[in-house]
Amino acid sequence: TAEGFHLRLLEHVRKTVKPGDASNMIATIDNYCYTVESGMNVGDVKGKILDDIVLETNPTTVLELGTFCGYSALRIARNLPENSRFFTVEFNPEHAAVAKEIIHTAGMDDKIQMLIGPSQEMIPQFKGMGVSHFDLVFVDHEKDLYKPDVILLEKEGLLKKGSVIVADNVVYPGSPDYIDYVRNNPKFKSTNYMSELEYHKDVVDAIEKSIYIG
Ligand SMILES: Oc1cc(-c2ccc(F)cc2)cc2cccnc12
Ligand SMILES: [Mg+2]
Repeated sequence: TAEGFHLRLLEHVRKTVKPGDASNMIATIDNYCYTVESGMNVGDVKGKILDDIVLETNPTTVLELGTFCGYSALRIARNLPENSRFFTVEFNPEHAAVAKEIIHTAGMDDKIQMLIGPSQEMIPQFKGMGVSHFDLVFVDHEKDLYKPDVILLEKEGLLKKGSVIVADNVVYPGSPDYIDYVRNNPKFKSTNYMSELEYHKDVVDAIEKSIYIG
């Protein structure tokens, strides 16, 4: 994905989007990515799988690792019940700034709390913020951090029996150590959802859902 994508996307959004409408923002981002240049958003095809898992889980406390431009944050927040708590973590301040504006323009400020910093430093802070555990975690950041961050979530006591971990890109770019860890761990029950890389019909990718059984 090309350098500066997030800035060009933001310029396009500022010119074309209908404020206060999360679904219009999602469609606007997808249209830009199909017609102008693709970004590393989860996209509409894998996004539908994510939507279905969120709706099936009906979570009240949610964590996303890897905000990027806020696309999946909007997809998730759109499907959360009232008075749920949703935190999204982004380590890149330029991406976070774009996500903040996109989330604000979509009218979803009150549903999404963004934290800027490395996931390994952010995760130990949630207990102190009154989070007892997460019902759903969407993992979509640096592939090498999938496994250590899920291990850290468990160590911090932030997973409870029934907590659902949804991981993007388990085929492309791939996170082999995570897949090996979660599939061979008796504490998780995993399901693979074969799909395609966002905005690339011809490239295989997949989402992995892992339920923590403790
Ligand atoms: O969904 C994703 C896709 C890619 C990606 C990498 C190389 C490509 F040629 C195309 C896409 C990177 C990601 C990085 C972080 C979270 N998600 C990503
Ligand atoms: Mg991804």
